[in-house]
Amino acid sequence: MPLVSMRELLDHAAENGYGIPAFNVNNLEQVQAVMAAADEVGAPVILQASAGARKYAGESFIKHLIQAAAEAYPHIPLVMHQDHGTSPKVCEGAIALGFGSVMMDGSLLEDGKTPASFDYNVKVTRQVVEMAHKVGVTVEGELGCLGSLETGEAGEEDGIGAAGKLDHSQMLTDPEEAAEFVKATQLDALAIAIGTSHGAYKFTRKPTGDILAIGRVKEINARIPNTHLVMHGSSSVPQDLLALINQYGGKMKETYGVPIEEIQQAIKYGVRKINIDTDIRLAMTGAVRKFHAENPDKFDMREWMKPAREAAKAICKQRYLEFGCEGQGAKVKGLPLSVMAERYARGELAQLVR
Ligand SMILES: O=C(CO)COP(=O)(O)O
Ligand SMILES: O=C[C@H](O)COP(=O)(O)O
Ligand SMILES: [Zn+2]
Ligand SMILES: [Zn+2]
Repeated sequence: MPLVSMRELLDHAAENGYGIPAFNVNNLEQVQAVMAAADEVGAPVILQASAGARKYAGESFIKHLIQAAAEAYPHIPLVMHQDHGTSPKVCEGAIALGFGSVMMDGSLLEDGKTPASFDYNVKVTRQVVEMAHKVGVTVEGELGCLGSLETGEAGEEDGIGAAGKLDHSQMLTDPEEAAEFVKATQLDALAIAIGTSHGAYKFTRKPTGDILAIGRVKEINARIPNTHLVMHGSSSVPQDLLALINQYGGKMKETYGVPIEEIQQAIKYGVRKINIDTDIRLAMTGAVRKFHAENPDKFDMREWMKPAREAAKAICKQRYLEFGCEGQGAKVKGLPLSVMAERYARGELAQLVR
């Protein structure tokens, strides 16, 4: 199957009440891990590449790694999504490269750090929607800034995120604004801010409603019922992976991620795409540390990458099962983007705003 539309996948998830983890990938082993996991459980796949990934691997490598995944697993509906585009130009470049889905993150200015105004966000997102829908490409936007409701720190730990302190209103997406935003932009998917943040250090304790506002999802969904909601910063940061890393010489501080039960609740309230990068990083790091500690004489990269790939696969498989993806891949038609372009043009995919 050629690369498919993210809108089609998310529509299917909404109709059938499940959520799809979107995994960040940077290299061959991560792509292989996600695909092998999806294949074992029959899940549809969203592989996403950040600007950081495109820089790390090189654009042609990222593109061809993902295309190789489509070729190796022709029966799996696969989306190639650009994560956190910081300008319409970046999104245009990704579309030219063959991405079937792009995120225009207009919650921040082009530096990826400074919180932007609502009007700026509408302007750049609208611009990307116009360019993308013409060719059947899906658009994700973001309203509200990811950040810790505990500390007010926006946390640009991995290079994407506001710098410095934010107030609570900037870190919680307002349902009224979300409705206005969707009406003005007609985007397909909306990333919302509810207290999650990128990276491993999200919460200093297991989060409760005051620092992780899952209830917001329901309120937002009530206003924009067919816009797919996206949770960024949604790694669960498993305690056993932290313990494994530290057992083998790591020095990770105490930290908590987004509990799986909270994500499952959010899926009931309309979240369809759940972004996960950190959990794969933790799984691979733990496996590599353990391997090297136990095999100090080994130096063949294939030997230590193998357990890392296995560990990544295990966590991906677990998330597919937890979010309800099992067996759903085969039910997705996998429409060509040209057909999606016609559907957008006919107004079939217009967003409802209440
Ligand atoms: O949101 C993400 C990528 O856009 C990744 O989030 P994590 O850092 O929680 O894995
Ligand atoms: O957007 C956040 C992802 O975790 C990507 O991180 P990155 O910019 O380090 O590739
Ligand atoms: Zn953002
Ligand atoms: Zn993100």
